[in-house]
Amino acid sequence: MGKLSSWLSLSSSSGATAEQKKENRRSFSPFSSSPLAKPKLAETSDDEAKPAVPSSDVAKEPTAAAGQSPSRITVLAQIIAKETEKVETYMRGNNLPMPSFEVDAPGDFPRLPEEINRSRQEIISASKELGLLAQGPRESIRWGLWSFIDVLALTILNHFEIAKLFPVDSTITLAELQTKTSLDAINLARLIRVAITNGIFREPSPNVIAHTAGSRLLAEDGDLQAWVGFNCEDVFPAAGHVLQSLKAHPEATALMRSGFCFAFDTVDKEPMFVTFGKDPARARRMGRAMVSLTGGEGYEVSHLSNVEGGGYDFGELDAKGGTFVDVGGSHGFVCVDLAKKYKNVKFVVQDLPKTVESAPSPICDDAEVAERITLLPHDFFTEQVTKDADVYFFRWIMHNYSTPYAIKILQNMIPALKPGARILINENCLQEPGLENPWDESLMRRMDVTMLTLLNSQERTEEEFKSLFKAAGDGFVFEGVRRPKGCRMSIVEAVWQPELKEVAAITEVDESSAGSVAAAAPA
Ligand SMILES: C[S@@+](CC[C@H](N)C(=O)[O-])C[C@H]1O[C@@H](n2cnc3c(N)ncnc32)[C@H](O)[C@@H]1O
Repeated sequence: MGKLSSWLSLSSSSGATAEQKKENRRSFSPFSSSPLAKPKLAETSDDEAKPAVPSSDVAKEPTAAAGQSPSRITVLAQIIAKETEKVETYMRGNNLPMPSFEVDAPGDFPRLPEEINRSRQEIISASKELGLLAQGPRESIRWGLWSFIDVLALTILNHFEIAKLFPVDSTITLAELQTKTSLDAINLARLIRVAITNGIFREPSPNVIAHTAGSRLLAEDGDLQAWVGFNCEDVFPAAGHVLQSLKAHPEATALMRSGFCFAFDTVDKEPMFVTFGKDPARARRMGRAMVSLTGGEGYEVSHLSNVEGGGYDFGELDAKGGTFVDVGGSHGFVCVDLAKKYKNVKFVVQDLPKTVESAPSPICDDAEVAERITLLPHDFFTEQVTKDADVYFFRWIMHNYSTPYAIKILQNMIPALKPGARILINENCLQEPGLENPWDESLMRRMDVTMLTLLNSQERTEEEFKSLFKAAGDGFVFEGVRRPKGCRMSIVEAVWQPELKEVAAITEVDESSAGSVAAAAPA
């Protein structure tokens, strides 16, 4: 990371004026987008039956109060009952274990057919809405925000590895558990009892603790433990400093002025990735946290090339024995996955020197696959070193950077690009509010704010991706966005066609906003 080019150390106050910077943010903001889609959570009064979930027709059922339409809470309860029955029928019919808190319950739902998975989504969304309505607005605000206390309990329990201190199939008294940790008796008990309210551990009799499926995972799943550690010990303190960072630097574009930098005393000194680079244990934890995320529902690598499911077709690349470069590709797990499927493609995985050094060698057990994958140290804030490749792939990279940085990354590609070279960006692509199912919407919106917290960066809409390419150079022709079925991540595609200066596909971009972005981007 020492090679990070000098402009990375530019503070947000260098170059552009404060007004330009604000404009730069705004030009990529939802404020410039089309009218909002209707949100799915009810905005109407209680007795207007407005379905949260499109496919349900239960609202038509009569209610106890004859002649009146059912209230929203009744509609939601009916949705939950109806969709739960569908899920249960499917699970029982296929001899699948029913969801449970029992210690031996599966950690994940099995893969479900699309229709049954939709039912499951409806249960999740309707239960949340019903819970909020049943609490009422004042109570739900008053106590809903105390979810940070849940995070605090998990932070301490996970850090001290309490779940690992007794076998998953046994119980332990609080007194004995306390002898195995440096936490004192009162703090151990009070934190465990908060976790119990969230299904993590249980207390089958007074002062006796047993595992649940959730606490078992905290004992056995190292990647999940890393996910919890990264979020609780890195993201959570950073979140607590976003207010401070936004008060000092409202434009929120500088990598070194994020909540993370305020939390860890690195303002104007170094960005988060450099901080992690100096602390191998913390970097490893983040790496494993990303493995946990990637293995999670809707983020699986297999979606990328699942052509039948709407993924990308690399058949042509394979047919011509082309080259695929995974920029910021970590230890190359995406390339390993693709190389198993596409036998003629050559792969280059680029990352910072320390990441490349720590990659497994060979990269995988299959010698034929490993032979076609080259790991290369490269800093994407410098000019691209692998020239004339066919595909340059960025997975979870652009969302780490605010607009001026993201433009610079794309511009660094230009000297290496041959006509027809493709840029693929694989990450979230935000839709208009209310178009995702509420669970995915909530995950993506929270991921967006997490990016603000850590790196003053953001998730983007299709228009915002399009504008990025437009601002990076006229030769980028935006090809669109695809989203494989069942996947939360999208595939954003542009092709390098330097001879086409005036391209219809990019003329819709708001010229004034693109111009202001270009002006604010580092030279
Ligand atoms: C969020 S991770 C994404 C990793 C991988 N693409 C994936 O999908 O899991 C960001 C990656 O970018 C790498 N990175 C950060 N700054 C970089 C830079 N300036 N040049 C190259 N790689 C960088 C990190 O080391 C890390 O592997």
